Amino acid sequence: MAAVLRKLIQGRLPALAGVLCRRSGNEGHLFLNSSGSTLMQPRCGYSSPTESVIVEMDKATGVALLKLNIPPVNSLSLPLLTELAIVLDKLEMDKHCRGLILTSAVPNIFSAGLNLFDMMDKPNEHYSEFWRAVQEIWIKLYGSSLANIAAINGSSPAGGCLLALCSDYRIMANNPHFTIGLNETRLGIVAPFWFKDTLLNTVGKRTTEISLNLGALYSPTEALSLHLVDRLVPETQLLSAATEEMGRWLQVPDHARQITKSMIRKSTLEGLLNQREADIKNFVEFISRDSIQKSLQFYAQSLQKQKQHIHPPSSSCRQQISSVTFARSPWYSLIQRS
Ligand SMILES: CCCC/C=C\CC(=O)SCCNC(=O)CCNC(=O)[C@H](O)C(C)(C)COP(=O)(O)OP(=O)(O)OC[C@H]1O[C@@H](n2cnc3c(N)ncnc32)[C@H](O)[C@@H]1OP(=O)(O)O
Repeated sequence: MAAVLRKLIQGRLPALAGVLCRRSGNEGHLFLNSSGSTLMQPRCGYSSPTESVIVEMDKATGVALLKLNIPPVNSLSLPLLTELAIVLDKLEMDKHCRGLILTSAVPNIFSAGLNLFDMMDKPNEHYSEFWRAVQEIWIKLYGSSLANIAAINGSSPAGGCLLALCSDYRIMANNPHFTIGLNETRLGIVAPFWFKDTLLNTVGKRTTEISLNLGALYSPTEALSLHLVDRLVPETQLLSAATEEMGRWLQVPDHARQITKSMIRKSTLEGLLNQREADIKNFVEFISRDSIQKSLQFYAQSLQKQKQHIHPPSSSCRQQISSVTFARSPWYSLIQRS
């Protein structure tokens, strides 16, 4: 455990590192950040300038309710990811904050996942910046020291599902019209190894194999049966259920819960932390391919024009994404390795 703590403090797991420093007796206002330098602790007040991330802090309980607020579908664009990262950092550094409930302010949608337009028809520099921001959110959420509960009040495909998977506990509104899952293959793209690992850690190998290969999206009832979510409640009771559940998590002393969480998630986090640049390079190489761009364009157009729910690309589009494309992809070999 001493080695784990040392690594944390050396900045291998930035979010948890900051908290372990401040929670283990630092009563003042100085903490170590991930690079070991000191930071002033900010006081309350987290509203993002554009209100795309709404934060309601309950000072009495130390629980922050964070609502994604980018209609129509809370797609995870570069600006939203950037704002979210700032908010998460502030909450992480607030010594009064112990828990985070993540939900959506947009009716019927938790998050539609990564913004398709950030992955289409852009220069490689943009893809690179975008992917770094996606990585950053995963590192901050999956490595968060806060007790983190997802109150999933709508559909949650792909990157939206990943956000929920980063939580410690997932409660979903029991509406049969909502779906959740990592559906990347249906778009002709491949979920990176750390998406796969996050799913694997939650639902186990066999369910991961089936879900990821098929790009399956599940109803709330199916998701519960696979342990993709932990509990279903009627929509009207979602926030009260999340708040009540948070009470259970906050009964545990913070340091004990944080060290335990770190033990369980550390190796998965390190999987990405140890190769962030290579992962970005692989993403850029993959997403900028003509065949992948065509597939994404087709998918985005079908969403826009027909206003349909998830469906696979047409057979003509599928032909462009041959198995050879994937076999030669560094993403493929990354998945093979991990
Ligand atoms: C190697 C790469 C690895 C990448 C890893 C992760 C990838 C991802 O996360 S990719 C994103 C995958 N997301 C999806 O497949 C979800 C797509 N969206 C939907 O299925 C539906 O929109 C949804 C069920 C979320 C909501 O349905 P509706 O309420 O019926 O809304 P609409 O479908 O009418 O959509 C409204 C509006 O939003 C646009 N939209 C939807 N999703 C996205 C998105 N992910 N990014 C950008 N824009 C999105 C949709 O086109 C509509 O636009 P307009 O027609 O202009 O109104």
